[in-house]
Amino acid sequence: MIDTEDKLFYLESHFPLVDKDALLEILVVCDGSIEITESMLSQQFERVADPITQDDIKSTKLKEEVVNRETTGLVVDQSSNIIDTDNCEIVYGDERQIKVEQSRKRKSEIDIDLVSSKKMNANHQTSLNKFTSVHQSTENNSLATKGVNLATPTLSKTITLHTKKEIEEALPTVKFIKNFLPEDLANDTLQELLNRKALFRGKEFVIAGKTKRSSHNTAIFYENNSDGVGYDGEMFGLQKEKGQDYSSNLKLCQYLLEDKVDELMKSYTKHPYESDNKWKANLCIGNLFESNKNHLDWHSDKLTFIGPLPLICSISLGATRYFRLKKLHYKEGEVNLNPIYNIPLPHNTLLLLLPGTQEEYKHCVPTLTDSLLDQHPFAKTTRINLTFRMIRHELVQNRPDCPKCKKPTPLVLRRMFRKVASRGYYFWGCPKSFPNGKSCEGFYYADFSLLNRPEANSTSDKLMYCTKDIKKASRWVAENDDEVLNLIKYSGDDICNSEIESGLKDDANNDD
Ligand SMILES: O=C(O)CCC(=O)C(=O)O
Ligand SMILES: [Fe+2]
Repeated sequence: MIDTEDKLFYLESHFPLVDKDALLEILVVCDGSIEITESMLSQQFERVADPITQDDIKSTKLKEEVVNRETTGLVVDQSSNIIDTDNCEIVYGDERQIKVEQSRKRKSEIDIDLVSSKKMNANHQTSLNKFTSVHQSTENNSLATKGVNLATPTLSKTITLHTKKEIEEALPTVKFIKNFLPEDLANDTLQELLNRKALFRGKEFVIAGKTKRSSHNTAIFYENNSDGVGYDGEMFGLQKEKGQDYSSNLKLCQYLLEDKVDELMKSYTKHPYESDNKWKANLCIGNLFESNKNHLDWHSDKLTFIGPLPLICSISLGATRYFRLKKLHYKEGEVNLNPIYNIPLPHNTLLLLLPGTQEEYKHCVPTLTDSLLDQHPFAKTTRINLTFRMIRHELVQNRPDCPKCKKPTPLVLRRMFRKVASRGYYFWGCPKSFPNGKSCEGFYYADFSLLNRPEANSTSDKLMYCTKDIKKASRWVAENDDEVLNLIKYSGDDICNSEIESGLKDDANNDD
């Protein structure tokens, strides 16, 4: 399966001057077809033959632009809009943004990130910042005929949060704890994992006939690898990767985290979709960033194995890197109120991503400039991140197959967020995509009314958490999501099914 992140990775490397959000929106307009997106973009932008390397940059016009940005951090387009250079190209990516931030040194630590808020196809929100800088009349070109409007950019912000107070005030579903592990355990775990670097593998995917590799490497660890779940690296694109049992250091991390979560849960009321059981750190995904050039793209963590409203504990070891969070949706025209939050994560920091974080936010680890990277005494530029999660066995055992595919194809649990009318509904979508880039349309709405029933652990009823009836579908709406709450308040049950179905289609075609 090629997911959206992979498609974007490919498109970004061939169209480095086009903003990633814009690429995503065009991909949506093109129904997820990489071929159509590529041919459309090629009509307007120079296509870089292969993923950009420093040598490629030397030989293209891009060099000029990069040098320009290196010195000023900003580019001014013909219409005098400031064009932020964030995400401009895959090699330098977010590093430029950080440079911009550094050079501005604003008291408020707020810097400007240009994002265009656009209308496409009547309903799509799009952000097309680089388009304005790379010229083009919007008349009579194929993007325009697709409904893509390239004018009038608006501003959004990047806000760097340093202290616990700043972080937890801005992000109510995030907890930040410095020096979480005893110092020796943090250092020993880091050293152990550095010694076992070979366990960390790149995610590989084939796109347009070429094998690509993710920028950072991943390893999977389990509390008990032989628990019969048959859980593998499928969700991470690490085919046939069975993972390792926890080492004694990882077990100690697990116990400390479980105690911490236990303590936290005393003052917390669980939602019925969360597990009744005590939180268990029975799965750990390790991420290795050897240098400041390794990054992890925007994503929300997949829910298939960890269920709705998961709690994830993320421990950072080694070099300090930025972790970014951004809301998945914003009110039309209010992109400027949807900032990107930048959180520096020094060695031995614990970030707790509470229930709702995966549903409402996406996150990433951007590339960095050398000057901003706080090296670790012995890991130097290397950062290892450990994200501890709880596998929900009842979901794994009763995971549905696609009702459309002939060959049994396990579905993937996701939540709709793009359209207000459908936001919050969970659904099981088919991960299969066809050579033309279109996704299989097989799906069920998720019905969690039987979640947490003890019998679910010992059965394998593939329809246990499925329904085709929207009235039975499970939905979770954030308590501060006024758009959805108002719609429910004023239209009640009158929201027509066709709107929800259209929302589903929109979300199902985009698995970022
Ligand atoms: O490295 C990090 O801090 C984030 C890792 C992450 O997002 C993931 O494993 O899904
Ligand atoms: Fe993640």
